[in-house]
Amino acid sequence: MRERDMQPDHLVTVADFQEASRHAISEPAWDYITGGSGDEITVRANTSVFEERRILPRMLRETSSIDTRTTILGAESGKPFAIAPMALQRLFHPEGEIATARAAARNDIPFSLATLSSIEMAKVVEHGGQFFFQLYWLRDRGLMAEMLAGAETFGCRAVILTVDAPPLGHRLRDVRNGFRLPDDVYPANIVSEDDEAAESLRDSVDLTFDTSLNWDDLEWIKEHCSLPLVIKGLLHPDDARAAVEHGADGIVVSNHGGRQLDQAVTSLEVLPLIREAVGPDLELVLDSGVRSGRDVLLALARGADSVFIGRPALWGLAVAGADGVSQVLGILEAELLDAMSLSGTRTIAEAKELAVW
Ligand SMILES: Cc1cc2nc3c(=O)[nH]c(=O)nc-3n(C[C@H](O)[C@H](O)[C@H](O)COP(=O)(O)O)c2cc1C
Ligand SMILES: O=C(O)C(=O)c1ccccc1
Repeated sequence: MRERDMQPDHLVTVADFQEASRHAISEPAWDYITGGSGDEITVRANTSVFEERRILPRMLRETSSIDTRTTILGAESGKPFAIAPMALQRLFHPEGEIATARAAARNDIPFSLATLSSIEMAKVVEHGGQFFFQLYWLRDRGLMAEMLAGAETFGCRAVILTVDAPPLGHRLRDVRNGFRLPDDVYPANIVSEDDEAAESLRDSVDLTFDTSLNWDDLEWIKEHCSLPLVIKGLLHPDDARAAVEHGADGIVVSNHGGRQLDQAVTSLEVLPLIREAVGPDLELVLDSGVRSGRDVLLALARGADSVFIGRPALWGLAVAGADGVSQVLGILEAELLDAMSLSGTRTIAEAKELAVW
């Protein structure tokens, strides 16, 4: 890469940030963000499926003012996107989750705090705006109840239960790199500083997580927490129907960014089937593969109410902390506004009516 390209002013797409972040953090850390499971077939499909879609634009619609305001899982948002839950962000920048939360607030969008945050919930939420809490089903029910109570106390808008992990997918880049957590990065909501660091991510996940999760467990969460409950990681329309039957308030249609089952279908492909299964009213968030404002528009047009931004935020974080995340979010917003005005869509409601091929 030429020297000039590393200047923040020259980073004008998410792809630019992806490339620049390579030089900002260690190769194993970059591979951990960027890679996926198995042969990364789903990782590649997640982005190519967006590239293969085409927008059918409308004209003469007076697009001099565009309004992207909406609500996402009970949170007010200036744009139809929010930050996805992502673990252990101090791996990529010393300010970790605090930087991401700050950037989200600055850009008027919600962020998701992960169970495996590398900074305690209390310390992160004071820097951010509206937030969701992502829950992994843990062996330690007491700890889960504590975290849910904390989320309520801190004004969290929704609990997002991730159901497509554990067990963790086999991420071969991490295996080849012998990827280990450095001593000073650990899940701060779960372990304290002096706990023995677990050997590898997979080992620590196996020790902490409870893989017996099933539909009946949703009741336990509802008993321990009054917040809306959102299920993240569904792809099958029948699972989406079951989620509604078990009282879910929303679904994140996701293949975990191709980090879990390799060769799983993409979120964008199944989205219309899921919308059909749950009807027009249940809130659907899509993630996995959103890399531009046009992708956001495509997801809305195919049945999503909003999307989660995953890896792009972490590439921004790696490049320049909160400013980097903020720049990435700014790029997505500018691209979305551009795509909306050029396709004759003035509001999120109109974006959902747009035709795509
Ligand atoms: C480094 C990293 C860590 C993640 N950690 C979590 C997590 O702790 N909980 C969770 O539900 N999803 C986690 N995810 C998945 C994201 O929430 C999201 O589903 C995924 O990144 C979407 O794919 P994309 O980033 O390619 O768009 C993680 C993703 C990445 C890249
Ligand atoms: O890496 C991930 O995608 C993820 O969800 C996770 C799960 C356990 C530990 C760290 C990250």
